[in-house]
Amino acid sequence: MVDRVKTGIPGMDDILYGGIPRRNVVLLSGGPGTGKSIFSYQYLWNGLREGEPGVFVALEEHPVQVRINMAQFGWDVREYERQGLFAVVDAFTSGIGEAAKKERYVVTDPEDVGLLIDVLKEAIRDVGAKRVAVDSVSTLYLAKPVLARRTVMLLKRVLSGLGTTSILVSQVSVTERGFGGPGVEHAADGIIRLDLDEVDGELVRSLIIWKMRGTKHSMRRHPFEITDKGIIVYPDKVVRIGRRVSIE
Ligand SMILES: Nc1ncnc2c1ncn2[C@@H]1O[C@H](COP(=O)(O)OP(=O)(O)OP(=O)(O)O)[C@@H](O)[C@H]1O
Repeated sequence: MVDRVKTGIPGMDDILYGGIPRRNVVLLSGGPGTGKSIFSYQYLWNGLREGEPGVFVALEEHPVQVRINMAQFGWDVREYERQGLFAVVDAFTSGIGEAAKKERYVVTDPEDVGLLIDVLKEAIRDVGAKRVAVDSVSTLYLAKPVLARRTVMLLKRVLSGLGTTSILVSQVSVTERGFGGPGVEHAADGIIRLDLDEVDGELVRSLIIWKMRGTKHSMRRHPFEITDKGIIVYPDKVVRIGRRVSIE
């Protein structure tokens, strides 16, 4: 029996044949606006509801904004933070500004991956995290692509070593077919790709599990929606993207 972590995202665990194998480090890749942040929030929130503490590493947005974004879906993490079951690692502000002074886990130099890992380790230990999301890991090596694999391997060792099951958000450009570069793609235990395609003047959302070590998974491209309650995946439907899109 594979020990799995349920994402709790409707439909997602069906196509994962039960959930993400525990300790896997999953690359969640996709272009702009495809739903990567929302997927990460929902994954962490569902963990909290299941008694699994979590850590969110904010590299792209102010921690205050992260809490607001989550609350918009009804996922208010503040009470869990007060109880020491959830933490936001601030790798965004460098400690600058009044709001940043209230943050507990601040990476004073987000360019310094070693420092980020030290703060992340502390947060994971403090809350007893079982789930971690890093949004986004691309930010860590955008200026230094040669360090991409090394950075992801470092993170993987820490995240998996401390027993967490993690999501690393990977940003790719609209036209890019890959998931974030060869070094990163091979290092990750799993790859889930979110897509947004314009077909006949309409944007269609779909996702595909490209790989997931330790389990069988759906090999199909499934449609999904983003609603006021978060993401819903349709395991029984398939999207074919060619000259025409069809959802069957
Ligand atoms: N309440 C909502 N209902 C429906 N769709 C929503 C809602 N809130 C946000 N969205 C959609 O989600 C998108 C943003 O998702 P998200 O922030 O997760 O994207 P992302 O993949 O992280 O993007 P980026 O890499 O640009 O940060 C918006 O562009 C919008 O289309």
